[in-house]
Amino acid sequence: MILYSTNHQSPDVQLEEAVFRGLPPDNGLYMPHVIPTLPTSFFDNIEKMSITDIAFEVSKALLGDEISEEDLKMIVNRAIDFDAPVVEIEKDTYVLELFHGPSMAFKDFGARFMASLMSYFLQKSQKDIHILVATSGDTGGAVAQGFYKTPGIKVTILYPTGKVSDIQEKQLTTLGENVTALEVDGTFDDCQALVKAAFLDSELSSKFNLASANSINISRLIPQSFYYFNAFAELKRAGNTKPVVFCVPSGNFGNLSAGLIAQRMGLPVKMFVAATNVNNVVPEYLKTGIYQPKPSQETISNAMDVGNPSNFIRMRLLAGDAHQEVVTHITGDFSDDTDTRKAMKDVFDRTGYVMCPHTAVAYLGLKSYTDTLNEEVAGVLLSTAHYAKFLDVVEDTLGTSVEVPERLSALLSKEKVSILMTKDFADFKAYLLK
Ligand SMILES: N[C@@H](CCOP(=O)(O)O)C(=O)O
Repeated sequence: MILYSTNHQSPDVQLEEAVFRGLPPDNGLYMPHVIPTLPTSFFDNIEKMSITDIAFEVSKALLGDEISEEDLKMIVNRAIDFDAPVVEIEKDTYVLELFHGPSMAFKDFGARFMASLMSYFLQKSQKDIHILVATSGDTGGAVAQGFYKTPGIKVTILYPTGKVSDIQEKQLTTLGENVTALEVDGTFDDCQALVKAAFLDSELSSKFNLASANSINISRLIPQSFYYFNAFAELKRAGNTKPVVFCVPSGNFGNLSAGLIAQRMGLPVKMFVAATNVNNVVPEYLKTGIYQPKPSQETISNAMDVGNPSNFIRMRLLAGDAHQEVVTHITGDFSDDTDTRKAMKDVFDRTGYVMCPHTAVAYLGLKSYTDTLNEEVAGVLLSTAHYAKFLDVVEDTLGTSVEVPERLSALLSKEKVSILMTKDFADFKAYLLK
């Protein structure tokens, strides 16, 4: 796999270098030169494959021969050891549940694959790595779990103070060992800007082997494509022959970019719906052709409170670059908190299905698109996190108490340990150097 920088001012690299660098020196993003199309036989037999088999075939096609088949199998098997079931909640409306991994969010796919891949490369190089990651809620917990106690890897998580849910915060701040949480007095965008500035700082990069675990890192995106194929396989097993629409609740747009990679590899997708909360710079771009990042606003779907999504450029390139081409692959929708709560309550009252606020944003996005169609489709909305991670909002909205998995409730009694940090890069840099 040879990767180029989207800013075209840095040399091409192989996967290993892209994984450890995270960002190219010209501050672009790494993109594969070639995204191969999978053979027809793969799609003809997909319903017979488990998610781990699918993950292996997809990553083998994407990564080429940089890693042997035997090693790749080991990397995939170690990372993708949980399922992503599809649940029909209404006729032709399916929820792709991506929260059955250790941190109960879709980020487990990316974080675990990346951890497995990095450990494999590190065995050969014997170097120590310091991972910096910014989170608006879910990435941090998955990365903390994925890299916990991994030899040679230290993890620093930056999160915006007061802007993640209680359970999310406990996931970041209670593990200890090689995982440190920095509570930043600012927004997620501030956290992300600090991390990016650290990668571009020559003093820091000469002292440490810094790496990113955000979706700017290409190794986070590759595994996020697996579950689109798996959802297609599940629909095929259920006898679906209708065109498939995916609605993706979006913040940094890594998840949607991964879906576009799957489409480029041959997955038949009629349309992607990019659903956001009021942090709607991408739906606005899809409507007007103008991309205008804005400071993020706080919402009940906090993991999507992103005002300047990192993967915008990747999403655009993968969808054809020119605006008129992009909108043939992606349509946008956004919802405010009031409508999000109404959807959570309405779906619960009619079907008994409990959705987290992000899933409800996706539900609304899916309906806003499918209601305009004159044909029947199978609508798949991605449920990116377990509802219990947003317990207060969910119980308050539904007016009833809900079941909390042991794995999450056990966190609440644990003691939070974090370090307060300003959003000033000089303070962050001084902390890292110390
Ligand atoms: N929504 C994310 C924000 C970071 O996104 P990433 O996909 O780039 O890691 C979160 O939950 O932290």
